[in-house]
Amino acid sequence: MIPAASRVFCSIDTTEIDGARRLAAQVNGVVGGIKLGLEFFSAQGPAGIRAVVGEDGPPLFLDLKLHDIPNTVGAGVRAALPLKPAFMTIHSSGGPAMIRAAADAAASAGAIRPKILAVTVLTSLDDGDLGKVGQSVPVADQVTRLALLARDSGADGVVCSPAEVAILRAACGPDFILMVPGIRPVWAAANDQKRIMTPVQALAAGADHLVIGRPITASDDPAAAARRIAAEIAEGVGTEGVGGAA
Ligand SMILES: O=C(O)c1cc(=O)[nH]c(=O)n1[C@@H]1O[C@H](COP(=O)(O)O)[C@@H](O)[C@H]1O
Repeated sequence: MIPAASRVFCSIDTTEIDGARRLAAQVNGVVGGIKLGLEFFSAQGPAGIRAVVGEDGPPLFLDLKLHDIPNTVGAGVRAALPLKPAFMTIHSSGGPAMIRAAADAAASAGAIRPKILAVTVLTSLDDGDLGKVGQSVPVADQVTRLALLARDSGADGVVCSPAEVAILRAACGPDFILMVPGIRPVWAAANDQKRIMTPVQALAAGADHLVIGRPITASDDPAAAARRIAAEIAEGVGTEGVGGAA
């Protein structure tokens, strides 16, 4: 079991080192870790990540969403290992050999290996958007196909929207990690997210971890917003939370 509030990874999407450090300090101890991704990494690189996380900082979810030929993705994961991320992302649609290359590269770090999460269908896409990229299937079917592919190719889990959590929990088993963005407390704006749920709804459906960005980081008081979410989770699902994957 994972304590409920520590199931939240706060997504810090900024190009600024000082802003990222400030946000990380504000939410540290309230959430379970922080997510730094393309925006921050493109601007600040590995040195910037180290500056925010430090040696004893919060657990790091390094969200680079790698998608390339297997050799390049494996090398990309290996190059990130010195940052000791707890989680890294690749795109499941890169195919079985690419996913396996990422998993093998992660395994080379031994006990401190990052868990590899495969992005299924982005939470900003709906059925209409999928049709435009030539995938004329319901989102949930495509997400399930990509999740099973990821599991069978060595990934530790997937990134999926809250709408697919219950389906994937049933299809992929209790130990497959479900990292879930598209989370919006009732008091927060949806922004560009299309397939959304509240933190409590997503955890009750079977999510292991929640990715929450703007409802915390765009708030006037990020620490208070993070505490409010933690309190809602404690109230809604209890302090021990639900689910089981690490
Ligand atoms: O891989 C992700 O984390 C991700 C996948 C996805 O399908 N949708 C999605 O929103 N994300 C990330 O989750 C975060 C969500 O941020 P907010 O919409 O501000 O809560 C962003 O950093 C996105 O990059």
